[in-house]
Amino acid sequence: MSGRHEKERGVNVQVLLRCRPFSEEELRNHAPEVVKCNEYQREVAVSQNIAGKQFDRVFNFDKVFGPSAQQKDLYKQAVVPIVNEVLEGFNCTIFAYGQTGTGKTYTMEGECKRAKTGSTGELPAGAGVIPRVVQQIFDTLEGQNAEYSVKVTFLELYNEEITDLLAPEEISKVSLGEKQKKQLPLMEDGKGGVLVRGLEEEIVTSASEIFTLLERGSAKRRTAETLLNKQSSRSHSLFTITIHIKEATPEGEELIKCGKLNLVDLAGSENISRSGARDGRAREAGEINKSLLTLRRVITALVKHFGHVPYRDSKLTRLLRDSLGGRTKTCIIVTVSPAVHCLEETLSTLDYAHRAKNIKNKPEVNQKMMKSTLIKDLYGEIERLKSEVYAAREKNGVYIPKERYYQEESERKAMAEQIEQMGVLLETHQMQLQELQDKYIAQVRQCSDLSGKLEMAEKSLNETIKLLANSEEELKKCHCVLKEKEFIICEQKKAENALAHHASALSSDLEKALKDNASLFLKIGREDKLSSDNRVVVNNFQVELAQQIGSLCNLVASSVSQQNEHLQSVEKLCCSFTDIHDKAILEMKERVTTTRALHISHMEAVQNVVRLHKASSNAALDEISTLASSNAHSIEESLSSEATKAASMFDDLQGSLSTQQGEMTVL
Ligand SMILES: Nc1ncnc2c1ncn2[C@@H]1O[C@H](COP(=O)(O)OP(=O)(O)OP(=O)(O)O)[C@@H](O)[C@H]1O
Repeated sequence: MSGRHEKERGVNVQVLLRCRPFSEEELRNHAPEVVKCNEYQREVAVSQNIAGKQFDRVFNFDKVFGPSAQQKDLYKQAVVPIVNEVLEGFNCTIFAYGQTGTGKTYTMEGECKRAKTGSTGELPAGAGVIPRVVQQIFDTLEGQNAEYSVKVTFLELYNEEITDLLAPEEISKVSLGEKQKKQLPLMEDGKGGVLVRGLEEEIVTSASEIFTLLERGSAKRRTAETLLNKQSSRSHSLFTITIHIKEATPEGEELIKCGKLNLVDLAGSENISRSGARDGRAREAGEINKSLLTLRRVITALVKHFGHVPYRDSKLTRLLRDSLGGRTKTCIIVTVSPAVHCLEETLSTLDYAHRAKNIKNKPEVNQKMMKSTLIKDLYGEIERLKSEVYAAREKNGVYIPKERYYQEESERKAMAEQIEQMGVLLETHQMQLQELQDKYIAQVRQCSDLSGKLEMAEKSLNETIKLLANSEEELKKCHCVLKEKEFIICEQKKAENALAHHASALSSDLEKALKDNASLFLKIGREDKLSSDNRVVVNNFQVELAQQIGSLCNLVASSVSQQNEHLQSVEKLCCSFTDIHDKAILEMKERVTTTRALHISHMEAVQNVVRLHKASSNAALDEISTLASSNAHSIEESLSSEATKAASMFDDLQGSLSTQQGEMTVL
C-alpha cells in the first residue's frame, strides 16, 4: 500500500498471537491444553467446558504463532517488515500484551541478556525482538554504507511514575538514597505529542552498545515473584530507538530521514487475586491494572468510534497515544498460555486483542529535514547545554540560595502540575465544547427533520380530514345497516325464542317418547322372554310330540302287528272254523248220508216195518223227518251267525285300521 493511500484510508493495527509452550511445572502437573493454534489458518481455538459440554471459541489474527514457534520465526515473519518501515522513515510501535508469565518479556527481550552474541556475531536462538531489531538496524545501516545516528531511550512506568532505566548510576544512587528513583515528568511537546522531560538519550554506534544498555536497563526493572511467574515484570517498559539517516538529493542537497521504533513490554494483564500479589504488591497490581484498564478503554473507544478517547487517564496511554489511532504503525503481540488454569484470562486477553484489530492508524512518513536545519537545531541544543553547564560550573548564571531554589522548584513543579491539570481541563472543555457543537448540529438537523416531518404531518392531516368526511358518510351508512341488522337480530331473537319454546315442548315430547320407548323396550324384552319361553315349550312339545308320535307309531306298529296277528288268528280261526264247518258239513253230510242211508235203511226197515207197521211207522217217520229238518235248520242258523260275527269282526278291524291310518296321515 502506498504511503499516501495509507494516510487517507488508515491502516489497521496489526495483531499477532503467540502461545507459549507448557512450563515444566505445568507438564509435571499434566495441565490440560485449552488453546490450539492453527498457524496456516491464522486462527486460535480456545476450548471451554460449560456444564459438561465442550465449546470452542475461535479467534482470527493477522498472524498466529504456536508453542513450537521459534524467536527467529516470529521475528522474520512479523518484525522484519516493521524495521524496514522504520528505516524508511516511519514511526512504528511493537508492544507485547498478555497475562503474567505468558512470555511478553521472553518475546520482547528474550534470553540474550545472559547469552550475548556468539563469536560469529550471531544472536543466540533465544534472543527476542529487541536485540534482533538492533542487529537488523545496524546490519542494514552498515550494509547501506549510510551516514546515520542511532539514539535509544529506555524508561519504566511503575505505579504511574516514569523512571529512566538508562540514567547514570550516580544519579540513581542519589535518588535511591532518597528512597525512590528519580521521577520524570510527562509533558506535551506542543506538536500534539508527549515528551518525557529529562529522559537520557544514549547515542549508540554499534549493536553491542545497545545490548549493554539493554542489559543495564532490564536489570533495573522492577520484578517480583508471583504465583504465575518467578520473575514477573511489575512495570511497563518502553525501549525507543530513533534513527537519523543522511540522504542526498539529486540536486546534491543533504536530507535527514528520521524513523522511530517503540518497543513496549507491558506488565501482566491478570487480575490481582490471580497474580497472587499481596499488600504492597496488591497496590502495585492495582496500578498496573489501572493503566491496562485505561488501555482497554482506549481500545474500546477507538474501535467504537466514541467522541472521547480517554488517552489522558493514564501515563501509559499518553505515551502510546500516537501508536493507538495516531500516525504510528502499530503491531500488538498478544501472548497467551495454553494451560487450563489461565483460561479466563486467556479469553479476556483474546477478546481485547481481537477488538484492537479494528483500530485504524494513519501512518505518515516523517518529514525529511535539511541537514543544515538539523545541524542548526543541534548547535542550538549544544549551546543551551553548554550555557547550563557553564552556569552550573561558574555559578555565573542565575544563582539563588538552595532553600529558595527548592522552594521555586516545588512551586515550579506545582505550577507544572497545575498547567498539566489545566491542560487536561482545557482538553475536557474542548471536548465538551465539541460535544455541545455536535449536539447543536444534531439539534439543528433534528429541527430541519422535524419541520420536514411537520409538513408531512400537515399533508397527512388534510388527507386524514378527507378520509374523515368519507368515513362519516360511511358511518351513516353503517348506522342504517346497523339498524337493519338490529331489526333482523330482534326478529331473529323472537324466532329463536319461539324455536326455544318449541324445542322445549319437543324435548318434553321426546322425554315422553323416550319413556314410552323404554317401556316398549321392556315389553319387547318381556315378549322376547315369553317367545323364548314359548319356543322352549314348543321345542319341549315338539320333543314330547315326537316322542308321543314315536310311541304312537310304535303303538300303531304294534297294534298293526297285533291286528295282523289278530287277523291272522281270525283268518286262522276262520280257516279253522271253515275247516271245522266243512268237516262238520262233511260230517253232517256223512251223517246225513249215513242218516239217510240209515234213514233209507230205516225207511226200508220202516217201510218194511211200515209195511209191517204201516200205520205206526208212518208216525215214526214223520217224527224223524221233523227232527232232521230241525237239525238242518239249527246248523244253518249257527253257520250264518258265525259268518255274521266273523264279517262284523272283520269290518271292525278294517274300520279301526282305516281310522289309525287316517290319524297317522294327519300326524
Ligand atoms: N515462547 C516461549 N518459549 C519458551 N519459553 C517461554 C516462551 N514464552 C515464555 N517462556 C518462559 O515462560 C516464563 C515466563 O515468561 P516471561 O517472563 O517472558 O512472561 P511475562 O509475560 O513477561 O510475565 P510478566 O508479565 O510477569 O513479566 C519464562 O521462564 C520464559 O522463559
